[in-house]
Amino acid sequence: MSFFHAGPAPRAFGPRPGGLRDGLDLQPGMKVGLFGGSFNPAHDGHAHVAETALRRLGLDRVVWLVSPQNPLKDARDSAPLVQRMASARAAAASAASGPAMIVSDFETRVGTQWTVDTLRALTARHPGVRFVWLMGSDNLATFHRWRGWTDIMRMMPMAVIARPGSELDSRTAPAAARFSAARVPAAKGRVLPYLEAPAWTYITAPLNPRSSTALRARAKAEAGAAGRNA
Ligand SMILES: Nc1ncnc2c1ncn2[C@@H]1O[C@H](COP(=O)(O)OP(=O)(O)OP(=O)(O)O)[C@@H](O)[C@H]1O
Ligand SMILES: O=C(O)c1ccc[n+]([C@@H]2O[C@H](COP(=O)([O-])O)[C@@H](O)[C@H]2O)c1
Repeated sequence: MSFFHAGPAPRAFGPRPGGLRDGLDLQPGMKVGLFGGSFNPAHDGHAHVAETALRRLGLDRVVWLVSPQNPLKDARDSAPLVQRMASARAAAASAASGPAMIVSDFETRVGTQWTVDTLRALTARHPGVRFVWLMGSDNLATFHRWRGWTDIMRMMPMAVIARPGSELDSRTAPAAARFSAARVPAAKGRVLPYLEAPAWTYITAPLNPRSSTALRARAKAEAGAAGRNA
């Protein structure tokens, strides 16, 4: 089984008979955050993003979409999917709302790599689910380079969670400028899942400084030191 509920199913929605074979038990009317990432490895910054979005947007679930490979990143730096799935499961389980977190290899199952294709597949398979795309503010800076990014903006609402070092992007990023009229205040986050796209918000606080790059660098340095001391 390659999907994971970090705990017992949350209340409000029961099991649906004859669910689709994508490992996601989502039901019409649910408000669901889609949190794509490399998770190479996952860390408490990811749990912070998922938890913040869940609470501030009033979501029922957050699906952690473990990417087969970010098309804009070097594949040589990526740990195998199975390792990144395990890491995402541990981080999702550590979130205060662990039972509402789902870790999924949906993109590997359906064979999508570009987010626009993934979101098309998800919305087609789950009619009536109110999806919101979630990402950190560093990704807002480069969002205009993503394939079909304006289609993504028009497909579902989006919430951007501030990340240290890229907070200013909420004002200067080309995507933010292009869709400035569709921005809603973070204080109205709970209505975001009900809004017709394009609609997006920027959630500024609190901040979490963790990054996978820093964790990989630390692991490499520790392995080097262990090797020298052996
Ligand atoms: N500390 C954080 N605060 C806010 N958003 C974050 C944080 N860490 C990761 N994110 C967001 O989580 C998503 C997945 O990130 P990813 O798995 O690439 O982790 P990362 O730490 O950014 O990795 P890397 O350092 O390898 O680029 C992205 O949308 C990213 O912006
Ligand atoms: O589709 C694209 O053009 C695209 C370009 C860069 C990143 N993404 C997606 O953005 C999400 C975050 O990626 P990452 O590597 O920053 O964790 C993940 O789901 C990627 O597949 C998507």
